Amino acid sequence: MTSLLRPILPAGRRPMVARCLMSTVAHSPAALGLVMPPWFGATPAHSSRPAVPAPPLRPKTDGALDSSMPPGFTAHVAHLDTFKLPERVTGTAGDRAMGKALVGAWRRDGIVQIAMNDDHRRLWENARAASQRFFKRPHHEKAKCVDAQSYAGYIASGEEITDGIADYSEIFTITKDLGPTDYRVRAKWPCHGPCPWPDSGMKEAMTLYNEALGREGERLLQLIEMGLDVAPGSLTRYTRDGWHHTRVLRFPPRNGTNGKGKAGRGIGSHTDYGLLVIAAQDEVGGLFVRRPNKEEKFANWKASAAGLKEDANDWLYVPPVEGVHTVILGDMMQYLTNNYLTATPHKVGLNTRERFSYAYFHEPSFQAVIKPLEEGCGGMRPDVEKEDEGIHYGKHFTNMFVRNYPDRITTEQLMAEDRYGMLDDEELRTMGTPPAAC
Ligand SMILES: O=C(O)CCC(=O)C(=O)O
Ligand SMILES: [Fe+2]
Repeated sequence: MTSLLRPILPAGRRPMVARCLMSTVAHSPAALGLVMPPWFGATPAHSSRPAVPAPPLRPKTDGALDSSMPPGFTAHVAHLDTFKLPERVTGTAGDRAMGKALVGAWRRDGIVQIAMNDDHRRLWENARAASQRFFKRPHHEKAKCVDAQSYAGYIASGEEITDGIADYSEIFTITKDLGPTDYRVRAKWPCHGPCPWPDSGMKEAMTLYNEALGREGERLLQLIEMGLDVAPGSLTRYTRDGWHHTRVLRFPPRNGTNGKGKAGRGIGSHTDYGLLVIAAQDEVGGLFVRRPNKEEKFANWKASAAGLKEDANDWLYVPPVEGVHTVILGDMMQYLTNNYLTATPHKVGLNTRERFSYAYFHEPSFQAVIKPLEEGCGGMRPDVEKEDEGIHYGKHFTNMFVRNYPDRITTEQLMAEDRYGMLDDEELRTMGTPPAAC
């Protein structure tokens, strides 16, 4: 850590770390797999929700870390924990310590960084190049990449609506790529259909990267189970045939309106729907998150959390860091853990240059009916009423996409053919077994 950056570190962290480091060798940053760049000030947190003061507010300046912040925003600048995940999670003391540290970091910051391995770096570079090639195509070619049954494919700038306002991001969405003979496609299950790839190069690059991220997602869930002190499988039971999907994004340069709740923004404040969002961003910058805060209550599966604190000045800016994924949490993680881990509100500002990012969503099965984890697991105390009927993930996903793309052909056909009601069919809710006791 350089002295230049010392003043913007949260004051509450250092004593806590000193305790951690003294307690056992297994808790040292190296044993936890924490990767510390030279400028890096963050450290593992093991306590329950720590009272960590936010770093000072900083407007965009020409300084070091925050120089990439989009103009027109004032925010805290994040200094995040970076974890190096084990190749396999087997339940060692190191795995357990890392699980606890991850959970602590999410409860403090709402976001963590994971060091990419060599494969991830190569796959991300390929995916990024494929995405740049795709977005450079003429509009009429991109616009052909839509499908009437799935939400996969192209979303033009201005087509996505968050909290009633158009986002300026341009997106290619990848959902489970199911051919016309798949029984779910033949039966016209909502959201099930092919991915309308523009070419085989894009298909290959994205599929390989997503498969690697899928393996990372599973390892993260296993570590979180340990961090929460719940039985193995309490989370991963839901991801069998998970409805993992991806948003490949391009943000145009800002157009002068600076995008805070007005036409011209990147993506408005929202939470994502499932368990984990594993993302990569290029060097331009634009992502802001909100740290967990007991004063801010939301439950996106009940009432839309979109637009939450959109114009507040106390967001945490996440500067691009080379060679890492960021991981934030989704609605289902919040529901499962009774708010112990909350979904991370986030938004994207437009910058002075175009920006590319890649958000992989590690999700439950479409058919999964999620039930909150047992009370008392890992010392959790639910502060929401238990909803005995659980949440049907497929219905939650469909609701989100219908809300975000009201005019898309997929939404029009779903409604015209009256297929929304299928989401209540028993066949589409076949994973509704209760979670294991702790
Ligand atoms: O571009 C990013 O960093 C985040 C994108 C995002 O929030 C989303 O696709 O839901
Ligand atoms: Fe998001």
